[in-house]
Amino acid sequence: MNQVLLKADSLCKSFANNGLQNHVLDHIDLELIQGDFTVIMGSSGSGKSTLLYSLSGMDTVTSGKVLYQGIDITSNREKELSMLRRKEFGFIFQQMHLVSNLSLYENVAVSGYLLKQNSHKEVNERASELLDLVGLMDCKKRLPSQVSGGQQQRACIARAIINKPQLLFADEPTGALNKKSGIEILDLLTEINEEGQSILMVTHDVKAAIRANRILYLEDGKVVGDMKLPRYTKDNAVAAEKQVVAWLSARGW
Ligand SMILES: Nc1ncnc2c1ncn2[C@@H]1O[C@H](COP(=O)(O)OP(=O)(O)OP(=O)(O)O)[C@@H](O)[C@H]1O
Repeated sequence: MNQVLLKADSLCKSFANNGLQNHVLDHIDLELIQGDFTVIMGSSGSGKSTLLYSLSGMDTVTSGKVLYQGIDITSNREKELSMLRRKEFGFIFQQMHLVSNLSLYENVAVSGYLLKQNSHKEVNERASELLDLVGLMDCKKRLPSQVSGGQQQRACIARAIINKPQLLFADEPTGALNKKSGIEILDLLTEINEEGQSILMVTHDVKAAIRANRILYLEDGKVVGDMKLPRYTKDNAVAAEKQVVAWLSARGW
């Protein structure tokens, strides 16, 4: 049975702008299913990143609720939210925010040490396992400035999943990468999703969107489209891309 991991209930988010309210998210109702790779698309300014940050507790909401595994997290205090983000959620951004004077290995392991329930031995083993998974074992001792953007982003993915998050939030994770590195990152995300990692990703890129099995389309802060896709394979990629482009065009994309 499909298990709901995260639910938005009449979610609204406004920003004050020169004394006026900019209503960015407008009564969004949404359920994210465990194991899904869900993508959020929509035109620039439609509220995609705001939705991602509101759902993940990185940003406060104006009204409505976000329920994580049935528990209202919008009423959590900052300390509880911070623990939830550290333990249950992982994050990847377009800008990678690795600590510049720590090696790739240390960048990955530090997130593990922050969760007090992890022993150092467990963290060290998992960091090595993950660096192997993302293909960085050979350069694990290098600083972020000594590797490519794609390698930095792979380290970010390892860092984001070191605490085995239930849900991985990704905001344009391939946006700053060249084509080859972007494909490597998408392959990696596809692989970890196949292994059960739930993912919610914002993207403008159709080639990234077809890695998902569900696409939500946002317009003026409302979800106006919700499309299911077959699980990605190299063989169905071209057909999926055509299907998604047609679906997006019908929504004025
Ligand atoms: N911190 C903020 N303060 C004020 N307004 C904001 C803030 N964050 C976002 N906004 C406004 O909210 C609207 C939606 O922004 P958001 O970044 O969520 O859109 P988006 O769909 O992700 O856009 P893009 O595709 O260009 O990244 C925009 O009008 C933006 O200016």
